[in-house]
Amino acid sequence: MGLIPYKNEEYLDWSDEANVAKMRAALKDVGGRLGKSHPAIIGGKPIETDGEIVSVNPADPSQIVGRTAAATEREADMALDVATGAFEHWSRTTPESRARILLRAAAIMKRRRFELLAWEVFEGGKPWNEADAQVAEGIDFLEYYAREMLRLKDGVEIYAIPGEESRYSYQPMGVGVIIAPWNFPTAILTGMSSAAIVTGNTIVMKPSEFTSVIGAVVAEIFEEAGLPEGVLNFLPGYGSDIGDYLVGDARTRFISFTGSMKTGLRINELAARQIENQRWVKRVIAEMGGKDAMVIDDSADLDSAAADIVKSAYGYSGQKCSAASRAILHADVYDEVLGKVLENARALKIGLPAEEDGATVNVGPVISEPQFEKVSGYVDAGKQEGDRVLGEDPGDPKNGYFVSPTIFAVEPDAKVAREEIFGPVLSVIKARDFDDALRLANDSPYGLTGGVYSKNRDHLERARREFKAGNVYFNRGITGALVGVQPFGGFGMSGTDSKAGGPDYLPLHMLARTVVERF
Ligand SMILES: NC(=O)c1ccc[n+]([C@@H]2O[C@H](COP(=O)([O-])OP(=O)(O)OC[C@H]3O[C@@H](n4cnc5c(N)ncnc54)[C@H](O)[C@@H]3O)[C@@H](O)[C@H]2O)c1
Ligand SMILES: N[C@@H](CCC=O)C(=O)O
Repeated sequence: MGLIPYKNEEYLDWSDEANVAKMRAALKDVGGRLGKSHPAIIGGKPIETDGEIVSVNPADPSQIVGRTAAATEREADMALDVATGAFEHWSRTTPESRARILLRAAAIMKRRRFELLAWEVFEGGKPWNEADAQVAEGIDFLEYYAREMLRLKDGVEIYAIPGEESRYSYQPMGVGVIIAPWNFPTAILTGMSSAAIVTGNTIVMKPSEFTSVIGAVVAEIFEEAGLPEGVLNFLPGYGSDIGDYLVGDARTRFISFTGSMKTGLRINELAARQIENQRWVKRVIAEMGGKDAMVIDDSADLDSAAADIVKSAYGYSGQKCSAASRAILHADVYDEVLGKVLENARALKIGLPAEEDGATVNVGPVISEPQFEKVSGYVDAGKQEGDRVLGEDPGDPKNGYFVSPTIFAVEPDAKVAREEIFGPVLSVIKARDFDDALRLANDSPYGLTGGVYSKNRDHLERARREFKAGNVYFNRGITGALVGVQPFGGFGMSGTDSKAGGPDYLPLHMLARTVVERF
């Protein structure tokens, strides 16, 4: 297949008035379509359920973004059945034809880009630049995995012994259950689903209950791209209602999960249990949480370090698994860096992303009332544990789930410095020296992202070897991994290190087969 080389989708330039005008038009258009109902789609057919999920705008919870079906075990059973049937033909389609569907889906996403951004703003509460980066990432996943499948379609080279031919190739696995989080509702859902589909599997796609409307839009795009009925079965529902059923069922061949450590570990445990009629060891791909640290040593460019700490800590209100939630500062530069961090953080504009001037908003709401309560609880805990140097008590959630950027100066063993908060809360910790800083950074069960700001070559080389994280960044921010450029996934309790957007990702969705013939 002749294709141009892979290249990341460029981000939109919000200083360009034409883009701002298109975004305002998209917000108006999507704003006029809020409140609609979206059924589950199983085998290409709309399926209504008894219950429903009501999705609201986190910046204005009185505004209903949409309603979706809330699947029960009955619909989960239907979806697994249909996916099992569809696997028979889909697994026999050519890799080229499957790749073409991803390329078409990417083209549709490009054409519908501003509309997708508007859904992200309404349902996810995302500032425009965050929404844009995320939709661009969704497009990248489609373009990248299409090419990756073409790279792997004939297998990979291995050695042979004289007189024999050895072949090592990949084949589809079966029915995959895709379970996604709400924080990257277009990118991660698209990425996990497209990887499973392009490798010849059929899927039951369960979006987060907080972003099910975006899930419906993603499902619609795959349908529009020509994916045959039954290959992708869209099953919105609560994890507590259908999660265990989908994971535990004997028809499920693999589970691709992104979300919290708690849910990921439960899935891993349940998937490992053998039940009647089960004919395989289920494979679990699980990407989970983080408590990511940025270390700043005494040789660093302190202005850049402070700016990148703030960007990494407060982008999408800190609701990224990659977010900087710990800044570990060398004692000699502690006061100066903290001062600069405060200056940058105070300049952030908190606001309503769906407004006309949304392009200028840096920090929007957190996603939901439960998340608001959780983050507020950590703010209370932080006040007991340390010194709150920035931030106010959260207001009334009825007015939107807003939590202002918050900084605690704390000891490393404080709860706020150890547990994943997933909100705009940064813990600042003083380290004696670089050794101490690296030790503190590694002192976490998680190991997702991490960063070091330094001009000291020895420090950078040491961190290159010893920083215990799947994605380590030097002298830059620690969020926003680019597909194909910064494959993403964590160590430790951050997951199975699947490295989404990297060369090892697609094989996780296939069975590798060795065939040898003696002549
Ligand atoms: N490592 C990564 O790449 C990555 C990326 C994004 C988010 N995350 C993590 O995700 C978390 C935030 O997302 P969240 O709040 O949606 O996580 P979550 O674990 O609460 O939910 C994730 C998904 O799991 C489903 N679920 C809930 N209970 C289930 C069960 N028993 N069985 C099966 N599925 C179940 C939910 O409905 C949802 O679709 C954070 O911890 C964040 O760090 C990690
Ligand atoms: N891959 C994203 C994070 C995804 C999780 O929230 C990043 O690199 O910032």
